[in-house]
Amino acid sequence: MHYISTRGGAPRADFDQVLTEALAPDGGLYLPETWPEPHDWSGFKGASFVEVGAEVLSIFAGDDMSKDEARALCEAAFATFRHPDVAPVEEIDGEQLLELFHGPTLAFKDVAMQLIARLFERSLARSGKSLNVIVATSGDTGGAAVSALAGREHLSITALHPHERISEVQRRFMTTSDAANVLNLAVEGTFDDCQAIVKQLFSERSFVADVSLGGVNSINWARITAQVTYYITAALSVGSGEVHFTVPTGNFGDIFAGYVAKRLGAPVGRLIIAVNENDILDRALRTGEYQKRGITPTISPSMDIEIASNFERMIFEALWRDSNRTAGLMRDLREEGTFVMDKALLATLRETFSSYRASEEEVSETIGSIHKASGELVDPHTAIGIAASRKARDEGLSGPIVTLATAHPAKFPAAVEAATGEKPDVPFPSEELFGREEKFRVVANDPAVVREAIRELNSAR
Ligand SMILES: Cc1ncc(COP(=O)(O)O)c(C=O)c1O
Ligand SMILES: N[C@@H](CCOP(=O)(O)O)C(=O)O
Repeated sequence: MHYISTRGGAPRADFDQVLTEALAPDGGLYLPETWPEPHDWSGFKGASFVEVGAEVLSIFAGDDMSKDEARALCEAAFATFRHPDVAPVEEIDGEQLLELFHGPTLAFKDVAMQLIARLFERSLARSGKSLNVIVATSGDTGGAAVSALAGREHLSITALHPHERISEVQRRFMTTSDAANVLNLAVEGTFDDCQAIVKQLFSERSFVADVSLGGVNSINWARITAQVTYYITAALSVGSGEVHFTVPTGNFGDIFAGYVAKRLGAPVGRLIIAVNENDILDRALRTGEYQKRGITPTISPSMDIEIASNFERMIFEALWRDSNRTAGLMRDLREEGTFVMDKALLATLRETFSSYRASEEEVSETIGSIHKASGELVDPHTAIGIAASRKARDEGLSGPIVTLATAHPAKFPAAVEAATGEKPDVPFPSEELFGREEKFRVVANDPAVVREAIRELNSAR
């Protein structure tokens, strides 16, 4: 299997390169050069998460990895989850929720990050190289990455989070690690600023080579690969025909994994983008104009994002893989803060995607009404998904809809308690998180500061 960049200016790469490089050298995102033939997944009904995960991984790793090796990696990765099914579908108040929060840091990011850590180990053991991983986080990716990579050999991890814009629980998953290979920087800016620093550093090719820079945001194709698995297991467990999925969306990585599952032949129906008041994707899908307006902090901070990196992958696909046009739209976004999609592009996107926005009041009301009806607590991101699924049904969408429950309510205790009067607890002894000292440095929104910090970390190892 070979990979190409959405911007058409990078050499073909294999899975291992894509894993360790993260972003293509031309600034684009990697995608398979050709899509695999659709699979018949019906034989996987009732199969374990590990079996499906191993099948997906071996499709995208290609000849470079045997099925047995893929299975062993998935077994080790998903053994870290507290639920035997890894990502079960549960019905709550009439909604089918795909629970993706049973991993070590209570968010869907653990699914991919636990696997990526093991893929990195395999790759670095074979190459004898080391990797300085950088990650931008609006709260959850960082904790999952620190938990998966802390203390591993030949690796360091620098996590950038937007200062005072994430929940305390989210922050503590990153900052309470005492591993020497972990560095936490609280950037005075938004998640988009953190992500822009990551992309800036990847564009500095001599720095990338000097420190062997790697990335674990969903710009890394391996993240998408791992996330495809739960769409397939959920679709097979819920229905005998197509299943629609509602995805609380920020960086567009998770919903793009749903699109990939569909391309692989899984019975995935419509993909519903659910957003908070930072509704750039909803506006884009309704008007054709992807226009930045600035971030408003919300009670679903992980989705406070305006530059949805993976939308580039979807644009590239919907433009029939025209890399010049894709690169042109991304240039418009960078230079003008906006890009315009023509009618054909928009129509292609709308064939698969719908979108709904939830206001802050709707998010709280949804958390409250679910609790009142079922006694269960859901986190604000999941609530945005539930609100969207309900709107889609009200507008006539028929057939089963699965909503991705992307985080555990205990990650957002203040918002959940305000909506229900009940404070959610973490599903492990709370001292593990609250009894430990935090380590992080507040830094200016400046790539040079982060570059220096990574150089220091690199030379201290
Ligand atoms: C809890 C939660 N829900 C939803 C999202 C949005 O996912 P994506 O960025 O893949 O669109 C995120 C962040 O990625 C998240 O942490
Ligand atoms: N919501 C994410 C933002 C980063 O997204 P990613 O999927 O590209 O890593 C977070 O919680 O950090």
